[in-house]
Amino acid sequence: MILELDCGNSFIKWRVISVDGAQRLLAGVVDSDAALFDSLAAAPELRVSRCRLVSVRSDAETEQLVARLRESLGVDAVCAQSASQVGVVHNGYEDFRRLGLDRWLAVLGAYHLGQRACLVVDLGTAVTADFVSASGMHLGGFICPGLPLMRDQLSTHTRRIRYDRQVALAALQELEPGRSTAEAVERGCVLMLRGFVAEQLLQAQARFPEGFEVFLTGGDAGLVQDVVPGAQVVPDLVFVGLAIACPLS
Ligand SMILES: Nc1ncnc2c1ncn2[C@@H]1O[C@H](COP(=O)(O)OP(=O)(O)O)[C@@H](O)[C@H]1O
Ligand SMILES: CC(C)(COP(=O)(O)O)[C@@H](O)C(=O)NCCC(=O)O
Ligand SMILES: [K+]
Repeated sequence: MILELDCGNSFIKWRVISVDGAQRLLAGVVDSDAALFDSLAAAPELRVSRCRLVSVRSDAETEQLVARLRESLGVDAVCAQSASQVGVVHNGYEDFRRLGLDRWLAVLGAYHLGQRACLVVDLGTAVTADFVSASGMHLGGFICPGLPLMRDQLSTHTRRIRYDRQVALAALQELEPGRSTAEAVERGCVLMLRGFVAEQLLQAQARFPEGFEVFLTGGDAGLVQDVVPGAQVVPDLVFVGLAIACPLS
C-alpha cells in the first residue's frame, strides 16, 4: 500500500492507495500530525510499504513529520520537490522554487487530466488560481486569502463581529443579503470567493480563446462550483500531480 499526504496550512489530506495506484483504499482529512497518526493507527489491516508527500509547511515541520512516519510505519517518505519542468509542463515562476508545491502539483495534475489549456483554482487556507497554456506553459497565477482567513481577519480587527461556528454553518444555506452578523459575514466572504473565481474565468476566456478546462480543488471548492458550470471538481487533484512528480518505481 502507498500512503500519500498533502500537508496544507490548515489540514493534512491523506489517502492510502494500492501499490499499482488503481484502488483508493482509505482517505481522510485531519488537523494535526497527532490526529494523522491516530487515524492511521485505527485503520484496519494497514500495510504501508511506500509513502510520498507534499507539504507547504516549514521545512522543520515537514522533516518532523517524515521522521515520525519513519518511526511509526518504517517508511521513508518521498517529498515532492520544486522543479522548473516536469514532462512538457514548465513552471512559470521567475524562481521556480518559490511556487507553492501544492500549486505546482495541482498544475501537473490538471494538465495531465485536461491535456489542454487549464485554469486551476485551489480553495483552502489561501485561494490560488493558476493558468497553464495548451502547450504546458504555466503562465503564473494569483493568490488571495481563503474563507478561513477572511473570516478570522474580520473578527480579529473589529470589536463587534462575533458569532459562533454553528451559526456560521447554517448561514451558508443561501446567499440572500444577511440579516444577522453571521449571515452577513459568511455570505459576504463566500461572494468574495465567487467573485474571484468569476474573474479568473474571464481571464482564462481572454487568454485561451481556443478553449480550456477549469479544475476546482481544495476544501471550499463546493462553494464556488456553480460559478463555473463546466468545471471539474477534483478533490484529489494534488495527489494526481504527486503521483506524476514522485513516481515510486
Ligand atoms: N470536511 C472538511 N474538513 C476540513 N475543512 C473543510 C471540510 N469541508 C470544507 N472545508 C473547508 O476547507 C478549508 C480547508 O481546505 P484545505 O484545502 O484542506 O486547506 P489547506 O490545504 O490550506 O489546509 C477549511 O478552512 C474549510 O473552510
Ligand atoms: C499559496 C499557499 C499558501 C496555499 O497554501 P494552502 O492554502 O493550500 O495551504 C501555498 O501554495 C504557498 O505557500 N505558496 C508559496 C508562495 C507562492 O506560491 O508564490
Ligand atoms: K490553496
